[in-house]
Amino acid sequence: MDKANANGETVNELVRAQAHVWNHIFSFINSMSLKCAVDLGIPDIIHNHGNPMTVSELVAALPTLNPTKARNVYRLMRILVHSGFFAQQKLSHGVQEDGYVLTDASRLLLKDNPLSVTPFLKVMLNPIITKPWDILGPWLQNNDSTPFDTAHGKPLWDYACHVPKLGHLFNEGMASDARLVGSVLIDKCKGSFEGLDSLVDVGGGTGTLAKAIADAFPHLECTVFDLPHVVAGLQDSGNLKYVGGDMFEDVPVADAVLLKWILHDWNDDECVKILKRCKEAISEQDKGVVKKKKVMIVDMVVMEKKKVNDESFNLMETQLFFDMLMMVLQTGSFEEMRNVITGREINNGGKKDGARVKEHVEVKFKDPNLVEIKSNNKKERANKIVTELLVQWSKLGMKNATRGNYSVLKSQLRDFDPWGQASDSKLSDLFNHGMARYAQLVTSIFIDKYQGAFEVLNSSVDVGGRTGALGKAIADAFLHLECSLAFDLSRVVVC
Ligand SMILES: C[S@@+](CC[C@H](N)C(=O)[O-])C[C@H]1O[C@@H](n2cnc3c(N)ncnc32)[C@H](O)[C@@H]1O
Repeated sequence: MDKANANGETVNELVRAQAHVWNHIFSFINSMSLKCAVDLGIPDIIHNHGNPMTVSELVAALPTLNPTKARNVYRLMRILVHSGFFAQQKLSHGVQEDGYVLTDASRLLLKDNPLSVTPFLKVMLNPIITKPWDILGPWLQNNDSTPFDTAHGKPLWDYACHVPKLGHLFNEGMASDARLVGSVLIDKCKGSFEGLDSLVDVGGGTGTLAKAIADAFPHLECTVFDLPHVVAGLQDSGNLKYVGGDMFEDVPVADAVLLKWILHDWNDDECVKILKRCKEAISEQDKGVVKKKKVMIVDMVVMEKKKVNDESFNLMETQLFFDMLMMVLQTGSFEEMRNVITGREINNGGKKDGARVKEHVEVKFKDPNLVEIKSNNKKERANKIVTELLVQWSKLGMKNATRGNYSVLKSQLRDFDPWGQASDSKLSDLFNHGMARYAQLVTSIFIDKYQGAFEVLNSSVDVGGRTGALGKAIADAFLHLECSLAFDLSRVVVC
């Protein structure tokens, strides 16, 4: 049995705890390795190969690869096999070597897959979007409305308007999700479109979802409504048209308003204002004809905390990731969004969300209908928590809604090269400190397990021992040993 240390932890527990911490420290390696594979087109290369593809075949198929880097392709593929993006299969002709094949997850990254999530990956892992994650802590202590504001000096949608590259990436990313949701929505919620003559997709981006609905229901007049720069130049066709505007000011009149991935972006007051405009849009009288009007909300919600099995744990993680994403990019949250709909009150760090919404909104739902769409089809499940909240509106009165003010502050971020340690003394200190903490942990295990190995030695040197934490612990434990505490680069040992 393992001996416990002073805190009562056994070596196994310590190592497991350390691996847990490390795996979280290095989670970004999963994202960045995946991005690299997508940037190099690896999923498509393997797909086009048709058979399990050996690493040398893969290397040969990467035309821009520097030959001196070829052996690193295996390392990249090894982690992506581990994370479930590729699998290895025996080659059919009886050769020992395995070949790479796609998995369900990497099939969703193929360029020509109509449900490809590659555009979403490209925008979410773009440095413009990842930069604000680095300043969560400072943002929690300042007055900025979002970390995105702090990093880039303006809210996301304003920034996307001024930086067309981001706007384009964002629209593509949203469109890829809209394709996936559209296929589910049209299939599972056909009945929701019955009895309608017109529909407006508010914040509908470049119209992917509305187009799918317009094609599936040719009798329906569909309008894509988004900011003017988003719909600029997009051509109306058949029963689909584009209108530019501001949903805080006015929403085009229709029998139904669709809000997909909109409300979670905005805080309570902002949601109230959007919903008020939606209410006005569906309240227009139809010359005496009584029609069922509705607002359809497609969004993700954070469910109650449950860890029943691995799948529910993964779902929960996806929900929490998206919730954090909203915190970083936007002013809203999935909980607030849910509260706007249900009027539920929760105490969110001292702020009663539901109560604040109720103050402004009187919402009565004739038939509030929360439909969770689950499917055994893995492709559909990739969008694990598509939830449709289909709401029949009977009465909605709102007052006093004000749009939140954005404080626009300059980015205080300083870019630095993480490997430029020699010239950056702050980073160098951090690095040495991290290594020393690691050395303390290893030391306790090392000295305990390998005592015998040191007893027969007279001297030792810890090569690359940085600031000497491990060497010092060894010297303390084995007094007979002449220890050179650490042999390292002079700029390191000088500390
Ligand atoms: C998260 S995206 C969702 C896009 C689309 N509904 C989908 O799910 O694929 C939010 C959309 O809201 C649009 N938007 C932001 N502010 C808006 C405003 N004031 N009026 C109209 N649309 C707006 C953005 O341009 C963007 O297309």
